[in-house]
Amino acid sequence: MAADDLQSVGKCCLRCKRPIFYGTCAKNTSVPLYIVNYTGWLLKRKEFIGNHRWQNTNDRLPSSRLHLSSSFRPSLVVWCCMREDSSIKREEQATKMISPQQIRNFCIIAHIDHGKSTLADRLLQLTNTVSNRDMKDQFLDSMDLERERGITIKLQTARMNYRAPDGNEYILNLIDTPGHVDFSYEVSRSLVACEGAILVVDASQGVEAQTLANVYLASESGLEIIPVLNKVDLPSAEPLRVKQEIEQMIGLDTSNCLEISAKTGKNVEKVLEYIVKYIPPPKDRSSFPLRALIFDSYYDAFRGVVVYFRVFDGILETGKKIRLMNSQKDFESVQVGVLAPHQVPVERLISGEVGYLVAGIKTVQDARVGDTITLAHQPADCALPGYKEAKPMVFCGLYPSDADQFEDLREALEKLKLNDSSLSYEPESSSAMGFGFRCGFLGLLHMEIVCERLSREYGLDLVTTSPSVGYYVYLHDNSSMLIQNPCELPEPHLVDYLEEPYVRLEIITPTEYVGPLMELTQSRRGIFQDMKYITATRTSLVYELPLAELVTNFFDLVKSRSRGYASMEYQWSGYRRGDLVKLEVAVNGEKVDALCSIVHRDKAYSIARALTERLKELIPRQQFRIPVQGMIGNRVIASEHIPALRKDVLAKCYGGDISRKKKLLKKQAEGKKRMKAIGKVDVPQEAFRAMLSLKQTED
Ligand SMILES: Nc1nc2c(ncn2[C@@H]2O[C@H](COP(=O)(O)OP(=O)(O)OP(=O)(O)O)[C@@H](O)[C@H]2O)c(=O)[nH]1
Repeated sequence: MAADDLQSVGKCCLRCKRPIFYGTCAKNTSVPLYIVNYTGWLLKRKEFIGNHRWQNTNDRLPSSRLHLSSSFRPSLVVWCCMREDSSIKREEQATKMISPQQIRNFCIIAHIDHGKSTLADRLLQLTNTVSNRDMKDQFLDSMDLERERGITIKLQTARMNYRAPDGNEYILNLIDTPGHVDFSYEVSRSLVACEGAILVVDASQGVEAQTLANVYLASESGLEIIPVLNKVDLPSAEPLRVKQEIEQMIGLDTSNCLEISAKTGKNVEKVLEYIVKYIPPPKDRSSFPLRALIFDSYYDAFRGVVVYFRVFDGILETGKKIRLMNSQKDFESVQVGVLAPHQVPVERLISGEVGYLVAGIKTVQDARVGDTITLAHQPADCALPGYKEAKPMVFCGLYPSDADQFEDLREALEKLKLNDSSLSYEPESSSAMGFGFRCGFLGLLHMEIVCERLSREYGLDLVTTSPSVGYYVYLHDNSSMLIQNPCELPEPHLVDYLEEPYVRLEIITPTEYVGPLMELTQSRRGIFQDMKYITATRTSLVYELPLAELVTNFFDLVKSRSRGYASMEYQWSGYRRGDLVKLEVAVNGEKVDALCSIVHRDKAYSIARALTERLKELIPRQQFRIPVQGMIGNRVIASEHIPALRKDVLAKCYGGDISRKKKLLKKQAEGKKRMKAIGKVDVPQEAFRAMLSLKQTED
């Protein structure tokens, strides 16, 4: 019997909340119950007591996987999601009243690839939050891209129930954070929702740049930090050396530091004990007016915006009128729940708890991350401090390769933006590429991920212009403007000077690679700030570096010059004046706006030369000779020519008079001249990528 044959009785299974499809049951009478999966396979037989609970019966069917034939008519068939009893129990527990003393809110922070997500997996398994059957690697990384690349992009939340050795039950709210520097704003958002942080350090690598950056963030937020050495199963693990590094570089006591292997599970249960023991519970402020901080949100096509929040004061209940304090908009809380790690509705969440809210909010802009939720009829006096808004740092133009896809691209960007508020975009047009959008990203990885999602999830074929940064332009008339597209730079005679964004860059490297890395950083216009020998073998280098130099493949070069051992971290440090010029490229006398860039004057010549040489290879030959020129203003600083395709007009002249041949050649030359004057050269899309790849090979 296929599931489609089942008739709905209009009721839901009391435990798994899925509809019951066939059969009736009188109150308090016991009838056998057959649970089938979606295709009609019998999975389990249970006892159903009318109106309420289910009970397991010992009388099992001979085979647990018996295919139901059409003659088989059980007295009651339920369409059931077949979740294990333990998970149903957890949901029941989720709805029980708890006290803040039982709650621990913590996040896992670490340098990229030190094992945060793997540790989160083990914790979920140990607390039976996810059954072994449902478990998969990087369970919390739900996006396909995250799983394929093995990186965390978005922060993820999970609530776990844990019975400590002291016999008490605790609720542990875990937030898994991304490690890549582009997403560090996600880390700072998670920290505000927690009282403690597990600092994971790879025992085979030691303290890296992002480890330090995250520790600074966590201690700024006043979090209790528990250091944990991971990957001790690796033969290359050096726990003693790494502990020393933690003490010297971070200043944390490592006498009780746990040595774990998130992969094999060694000592992971001790991590749970440490969380309960060392991370303080949230303060009990349930009697105060409600204040809950939104730390994440996403758009769901059916339910509107789903908001993730942490209650700081008061109680948030289902069915109450709520107010978002910054946007000053009121909504009704339709559903409040916990993330276990799937969403489970509950009646109420008290101060200290982390959960989600559905309130019929239509746009993410109405429920911005960092806003405070309060009650409409009893609002709090002031909002919680919130967050600094994530500023896009890198910009690029996105153009559909097929002009008809422009509207599709707009729609796709709109949808992506609903779940990724750090993405910005506005329409722009280019004479070479038609209509498109100028988009702002947090960094190169963010840009790569957005482009990949656009092509994968929305089937768009895109042309991306080379990434650029925002510049402040000061004009002679004392006005100033911020430009995100190099083409917007006014004529050179109007411009007084330009300012470009700088970052404070910290590289941590084994000492033997200091030389090549300093050379690289200086070739990228880095300004030396500091150098420290952290331990006998490791050194920290601090530079101020123009962001524009960082976005062109700098990270890969750091990795290749240090054989993968160096790590880096950067923070926005402000704008500085620079000797910058607008480099334009003209093909057949026409400037191609999409190839325009702002570069440092000293590098303009070499970039222009390399670019024109590359374009010469990429632009197909035409019937006429095409000049390709690199220009600053009207001055040509590099030039190449693409030779014409030649038709042998003399082929038909067997012997013959020289004047006849000359006449034919002259006629051909005139034709080409005319063609050149009116002919249009199509610049292939690869040429636009040339600028990026060019800067990559330049070093
Ligand atoms: N041998 C060994 N490998 C581990 C251990 N923990 C994690 N790994 C491996 O290290 C790699 C990175 O682990 P992840 O858990 O994805 O690291 P992450 O810190 O979450 O990475 P991001 O989310 O990208 O920052 C994976 O290949 C894991 O299998 C461990 O204890 N031992």
